[in-house]
Amino acid sequence: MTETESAVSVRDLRKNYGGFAALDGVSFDIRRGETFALLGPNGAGKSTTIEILEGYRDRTSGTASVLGVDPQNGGVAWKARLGIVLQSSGETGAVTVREQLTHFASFYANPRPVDEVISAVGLEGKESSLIRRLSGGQRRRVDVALGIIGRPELLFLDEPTTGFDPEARRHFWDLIRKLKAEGTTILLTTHYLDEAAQLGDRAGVIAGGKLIDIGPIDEIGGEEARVPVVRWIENGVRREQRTSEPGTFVAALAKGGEPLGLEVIRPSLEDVYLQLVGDHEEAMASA
Ligand SMILES: Nc1ncnc2c1ncn2[C@@H]1O[C@H](COP(=O)(O)OP(=O)(O)OP(=O)(O)O)[C@@H](O)[C@H]1O
Repeated sequence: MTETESAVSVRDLRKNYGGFAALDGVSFDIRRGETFALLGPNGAGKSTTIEILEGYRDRTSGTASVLGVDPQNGGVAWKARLGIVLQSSGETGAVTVREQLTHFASFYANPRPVDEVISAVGLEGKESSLIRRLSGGQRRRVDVALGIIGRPELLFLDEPTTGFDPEARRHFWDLIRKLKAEGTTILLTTHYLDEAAQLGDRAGVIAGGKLIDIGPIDEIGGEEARVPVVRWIENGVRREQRTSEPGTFVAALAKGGEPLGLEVIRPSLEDVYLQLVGDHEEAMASA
């Protein structure tokens, strides 16, 4: 991938805290316009990676390029091209939603209109509320609003929908699809694997500071991990069979009469991910 095609390019990224390697040689690219999901268990190194790319944390070694700039040397003009939604929101002083958004909008040359952003994140009716009086999920929406108000080329979303109710999450997904349609590159970390499956073009799975898989969302874990399972009940006993040809299998099964409790289950991204991370942890423990 060339520099112009990739919004983010990372090679052999390492971050040590004392003797502890939080990032142990991570390499990946994110294409312009792509939504890339960085997945991994708690403490895997996702936030460390994101914070290095945002220019908030220095790396120990390796190279990083974000919109063509080394984040360690990124100036104000570079920062203005990024949208950042951190994992935890900052201090929420005694300001209203509209005041906060208007204030942030003033930092950018071509901000989105404040009302458009309020409606995009579903905060209509809360414009005049003090941010500290909002619920946790509503405050998270303010964080997202602040992240998108400057029309970022690259949007970092670190667990953006934590605390959202199911309806708000769906609403947020629509917003992300709209931003993507406008050409925004998005780097998302989330523990909601359905969210990653809904929004991501590609994903990287990180565990123990290493990238253990990377690829299109529907190829993560490899073909074997995605083989469907056919389940049915025979003589009162639950049976199951993994097969890459479930149609043929079910047709043969149905020759003996309609199978009871028949299900064909395709492993979800969550199933595949848990298997992948579980296998990695087992391999590390036995090494
Ligand atoms: N300032 C620090 N000093 C020492 N260790 C740190 C520091 N910041 C992070 N770590 C360690 O680095 C590792 C990676 O942390 P990081 O926050 O990147 O994980 P994460 O994948 O974002 O986890 P989560 O899903 O819980 O947010 C963890 O083991 C963490 O304890």
